[in-house]
Amino acid sequence: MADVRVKICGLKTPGDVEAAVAAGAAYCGFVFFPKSPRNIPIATARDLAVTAPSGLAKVALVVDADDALLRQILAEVPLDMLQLHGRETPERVTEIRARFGLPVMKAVGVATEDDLPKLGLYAQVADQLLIDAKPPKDAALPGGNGLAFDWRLIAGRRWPKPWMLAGGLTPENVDRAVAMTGAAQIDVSSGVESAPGVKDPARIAAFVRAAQGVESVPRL
Ligand SMILES: O=C(O)c1ccccc1N[C@@H]1O[C@H](COP(=O)(O)O)[C@@H](O)[C@H]1O
Repeated sequence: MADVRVKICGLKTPGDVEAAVAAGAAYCGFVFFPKSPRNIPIATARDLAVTAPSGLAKVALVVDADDALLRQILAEVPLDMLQLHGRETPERVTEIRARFGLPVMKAVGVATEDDLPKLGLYAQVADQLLIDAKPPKDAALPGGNGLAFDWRLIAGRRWPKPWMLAGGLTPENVDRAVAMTGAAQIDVSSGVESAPGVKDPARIAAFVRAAQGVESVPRL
């Protein structure tokens, strides 16, 4: 069985946290982006984070957040990592790492081969990479769109930092995604929902089972 660490993103209720823990997720994500159906108030994230087990890493997802918002989130929510899912430059990633003292995972959108150099660039400044599908030009959200990219683009490639695969993953396709890319970490949001922003415990369980059920993973 493959040792794949799973992040369930966009948790909003104690039941969502329970489902992620019961399924064996390694990370959970709280979304702080008002346009998202998964957005939650900082106080809700705090309540979820303080009651979740310490073994579940808590990640705050922000989009081009300024220092004031980051400071507010960090003052209230016990966190293990920041996920930057906007147009943050490498300089801004460096600044946030230095200023806030938490590991930073930078999301990079991939649609074609031309997007791959950005992964190398951000690998120099972030603690982790999140390799996601590039959102469509007219998308309201920079992620969480249930859109996959062509996994062959990253098959066999490696970066000097840990990385997570995301974008359009579901219980039905995650085994192929892991087998094809060799991902050791996987992130999902809309693929384990019954409606936008509504997590489905059965799909969360099926997702983690499928991600970890892959027999052999090509890790170079
Ligand atoms: O989940 C959201 O609502 C969201 C909002 C803004 C930026 C990113 C968001 N989610 C992240 O997007 C990817 C892919 O999600 P999906 O599985 O395709 O729905 C994932 O990393 C989420 O953390």
